[in-house]
Amino acid sequence: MTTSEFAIRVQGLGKKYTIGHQDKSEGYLSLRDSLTQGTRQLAQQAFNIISGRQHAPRTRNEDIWVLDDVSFDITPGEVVGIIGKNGAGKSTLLKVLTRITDLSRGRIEINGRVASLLEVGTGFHPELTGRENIYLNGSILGMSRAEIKKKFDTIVDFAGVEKFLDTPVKRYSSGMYVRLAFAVASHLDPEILLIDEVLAVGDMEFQKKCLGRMDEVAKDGRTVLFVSHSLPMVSSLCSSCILLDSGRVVAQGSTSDIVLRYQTGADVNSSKIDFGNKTNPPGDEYVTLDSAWVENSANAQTLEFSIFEPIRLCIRFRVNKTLSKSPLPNVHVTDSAGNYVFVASPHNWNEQTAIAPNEYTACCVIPAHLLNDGMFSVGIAVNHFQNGLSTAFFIQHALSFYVLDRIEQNPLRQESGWAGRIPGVIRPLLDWNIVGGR
Ligand SMILES: Nc1ncnc2c1ncn2[C@@H]1O[C@H](COP(=O)(O)OP(=O)(O)OP(=O)(O)O)[C@@H](O)[C@H]1O
Repeated sequence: MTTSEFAIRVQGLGKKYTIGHQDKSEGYLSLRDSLTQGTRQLAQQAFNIISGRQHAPRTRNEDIWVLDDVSFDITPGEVVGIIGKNGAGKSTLLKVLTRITDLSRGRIEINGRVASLLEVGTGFHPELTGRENIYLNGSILGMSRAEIKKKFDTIVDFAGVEKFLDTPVKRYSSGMYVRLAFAVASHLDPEILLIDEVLAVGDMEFQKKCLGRMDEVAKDGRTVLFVSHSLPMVSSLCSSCILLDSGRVVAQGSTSDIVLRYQTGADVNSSKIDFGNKTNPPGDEYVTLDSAWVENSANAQTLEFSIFEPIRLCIRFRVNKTLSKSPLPNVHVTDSAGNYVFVASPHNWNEQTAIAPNEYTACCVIPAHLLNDGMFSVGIAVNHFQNGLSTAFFIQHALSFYVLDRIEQNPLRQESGWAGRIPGVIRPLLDWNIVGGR
């Protein structure tokens, strides 16, 4: 990639903390920390940090690599989620990208003006009023006074702090503070927006508003990096994800693949999920999942289907102990907006047949000309009846596929000259009977 082809390039990034030596960044408290803890706890934490007690149980002068050989490229306009367990290094990565914390090794290149929402005390000056802080932030981002003025009312409106505009922000409640911080970071035309979990704080309405605003920022072609533990938020907002574990990038790719891998530990690409070599596959003592996939009528795994093609969904599962009745595989198909399109299980299923331990593969076919074009996701499950009705496993959004309406393959659409999308979740071929003169 040439310089202008990426917004952020990180190469071999390492961040080392030497426990026992105060890092200069330790004086900062994250906005999330400050919001999720009471004032007393916060004061205690600040005291611990200042007095060096925060990591007291660790050996003095022990080196800990909290980010290790992290490399990735982010293209302009990408909205990327950073996910991973507690302590994986997500917040540290954002701090290093914003230079709040120094890196110990590697290279970072950033093309574009960055606004971030990470830290109390960065960007906002506590003694200045809300109004003054909006102008200060705008000028830090390189905007003229006139440009900031144009955005001013929208920011104040979004944050809902009209009455407190001339109050120093140190007097703001944490809710007001975060509302103003988010409004400023997301409205002052940053080219790159870095956001750490703050949206998890605050009421549902504010979260929804923030998500909406982040979506607008993304649609505007800005680059967004979003650290979060909320997988639904990441799924609804981010097109791709980076999964961190113990300071290393363990996977990077489409959000659905990475979120699923994080949740299940499986090797995933969207058209196949495979637990064949895993020690703890989903399931119970009777039935466990081996793999599941989407294939075409030539038995080739694929993500893309023409509207004219049937789609085969397959689940391979292992029966570990004899079952007195046959287990019941089922698929749950949802569209890209999350609407259930259908749930299907075998209608010719005979529950009375005993099933011996073995591997079984259940496939069903979605006929051609049923689904409209679009992206669909498939949940997979197997139920059995050993102790009443039990679900051995159910993995929502395990697989996905696209149905494409290729106009060049559709003579009717070519003739009609209509190239736009035909609305609807399904597009069945119905039998028509047209009679005249009735
Ligand atoms: N100033 C510091 N000194 C020493 N260790 C630190 C410091 N800041 C963070 N760490 C350690 O670095 C590791 C990564 O922390 P970080 O906050 O980046 O993780 P995270 O993925 O954001 O976690 P969480 O989801 O819990 O916020 C943790 O083990 C943490 O204890």
